[in-house]
Amino acid sequence: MSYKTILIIAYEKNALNSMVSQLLDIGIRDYFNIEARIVEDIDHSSIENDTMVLLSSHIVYKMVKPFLNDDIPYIISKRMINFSKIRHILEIPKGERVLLVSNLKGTAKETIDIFQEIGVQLELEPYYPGASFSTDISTAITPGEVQLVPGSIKKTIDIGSRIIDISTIFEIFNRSNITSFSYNHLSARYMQSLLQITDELSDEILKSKVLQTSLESIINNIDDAVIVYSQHERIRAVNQRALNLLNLNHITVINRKMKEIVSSTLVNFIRKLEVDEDQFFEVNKEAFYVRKKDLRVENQPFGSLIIFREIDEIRKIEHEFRNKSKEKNLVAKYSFKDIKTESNSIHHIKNISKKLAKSDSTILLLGETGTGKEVFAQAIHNASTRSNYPFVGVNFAAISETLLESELFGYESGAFTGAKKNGHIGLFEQAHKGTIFLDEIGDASPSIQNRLLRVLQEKQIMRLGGDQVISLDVRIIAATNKDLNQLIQANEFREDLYYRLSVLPINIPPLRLRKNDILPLFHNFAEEFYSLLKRPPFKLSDSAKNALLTYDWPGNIRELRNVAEYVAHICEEVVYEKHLPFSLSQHHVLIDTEESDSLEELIQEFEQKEFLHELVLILHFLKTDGAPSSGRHAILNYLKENNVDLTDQQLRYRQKLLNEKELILIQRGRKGSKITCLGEKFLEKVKG
Ligand SMILES: Nc1ncnc2c1ncn2[C@@H]1O[C@H](COP(=O)(O)OP(=O)(O)OP(=O)(O)O)[C@@H](O)[C@H]1O
Repeated sequence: MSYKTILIIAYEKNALNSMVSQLLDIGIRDYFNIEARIVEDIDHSSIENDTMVLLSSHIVYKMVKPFLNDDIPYIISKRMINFSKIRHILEIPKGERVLLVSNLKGTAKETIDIFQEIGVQLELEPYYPGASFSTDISTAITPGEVQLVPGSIKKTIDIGSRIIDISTIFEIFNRSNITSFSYNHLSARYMQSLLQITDELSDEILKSKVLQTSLESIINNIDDAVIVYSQHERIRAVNQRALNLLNLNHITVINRKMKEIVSSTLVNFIRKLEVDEDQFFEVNKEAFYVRKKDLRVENQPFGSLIIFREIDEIRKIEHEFRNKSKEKNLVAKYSFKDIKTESNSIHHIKNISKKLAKSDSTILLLGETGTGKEVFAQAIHNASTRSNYPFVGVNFAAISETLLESELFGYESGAFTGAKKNGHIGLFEQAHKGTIFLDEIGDASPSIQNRLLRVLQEKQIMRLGGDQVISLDVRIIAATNKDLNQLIQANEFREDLYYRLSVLPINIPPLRLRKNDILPLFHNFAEEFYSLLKRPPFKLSDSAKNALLTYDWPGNIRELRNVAEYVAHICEEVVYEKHLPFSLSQHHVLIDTEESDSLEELIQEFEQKEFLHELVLILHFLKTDGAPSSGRHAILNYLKENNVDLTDQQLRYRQKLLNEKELILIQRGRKGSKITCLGEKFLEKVKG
């Protein structure tokens, strides 16, 4: 069952606000609407059907039970003490009598129980409004209820409202059958906060059952094998997967030094591993991508988190990706005759390209998005002596860094358990005797740039995990809409690689600089759609022609084609300016019937590209805080706040993707982008 709304109920406002902000913090609004009420405001009418109720405690449950119909699902939140203030409690001399102040008798007692469980050695006396207390007590501890502390108390330690336990968060998502939520990400957040505590607590308390179990339950919820160690490589936590993988016994591992319990090869490998860079490592003949993350506590280095991710998992994604790319990318469908133009500049470029097609040198195509770089690349391939061999396209901004290297260069048979008998052929090998099209080359990471440079210099590749050199017979065409010179200045692109690539540079001008092409291309595309839709041709009014000619065309020919398709759908005989969808917001009314299926397909496609979470965040922002429109800077900031770190160009690519799928509209200049109706529907669909 999936629920649209979560109604949070607490006894009073402080606790309610703290629960709400905690849930908002972990991004729950991407999945549910959030409503919040205090007990006093609850009656039968306040709980709607598709709502799940989250109660702050058992006591609150008892209070609102009469208003909960049998069919309303509810979860009683487990809540932990907020450990970040525990240091102040540890400073109180052992055995001192202290008042524990809370709003209800039950919550005061619950909190005392938790303190006792974690081994706090104080004599705690519950206090709540109306209760009596020993007048010789001078210190009070309260979970966020300072106003209730009796006046005679000299020192009050406010440990803040209690926090929702991670198991409750898991329960919310499990009950709603939501699988897209990133538990790893959530667990990492909880883990960071717990580690902070472990640093503050004495060893004795660190060993306490509650804390250790919490830390372990968190890392056991991560799908990959995880080891957490502090400085001097002392192991602080290991999840079950890591224990199995490294053949270790839990009891003998905690607090031991890494080098005492894992192989020296692994220790050396981990020491050399750069933070956030995936590297292959084999354990018991199984291959893993290993990643290191730095952990900091109060801005001081604490230690590291090591994550082992099974290659098989990655390979699954890769496999699907490869199948798709086979369907799409191995043949070049465009020839020079498909490049329609009335403009001198493109005629000129076509003539040069035809000549260059005959040579085998590397070509670099430059131009804005949608200007036809890929169309040219395919036409060049088809006009070359390689036309009977594969044309393999690879988009550097569309494949995750993790997949890209093995995707390009392949890996060796037997390199990993379960690897195919003949290994995996990389795209360079697939393009043998043909052409490889390296699209969005400006997005290549430094390590991929290094490898590409070597390939270009030596005309040879080596598969990952292999030692055999494979000679290449492949023509390389690269393309980018970035200013590579600028990237070189900023040290983001290797100058030597640039010179290798730009042996024969071709600059394709944007549509707004070749206005002669606008109307002929528009008619061409329109004709394509007449026959597709089996509809009679339409006429363009003068106002429409003028509007087409004066529009800026930020999406260039791709956008022009979209406009022709749109008009072919909506206009009967004459197209007037008002029919042109330069604001695409009306566009989607028409395609409702197939819409749901195609949205589902989109979700899958994005999931496969490992982009779904990022794209949903972008759309969510454009719909809420970023409405009515936002520039890249604001979007990047928002993503950063949500722990998604993208470069400007990576964001551009994602925006382009969303724009192509018509989920957002990218406006020229400083207007930024805005979400379309279809984008809003997509968001709703993702949230189920
Ligand atoms: N001269 C042309 N004649 C006909 N159609 C064209 C022409 N140029 C581009 N197109 C159309 O425009 C679309 C976009 O072109 P293409 O994918 O080659 O652009 P691109 O410059 O590679 O874009 P990006 O940088 O976004 O990858 C193509 O699908 C094709 O339909």
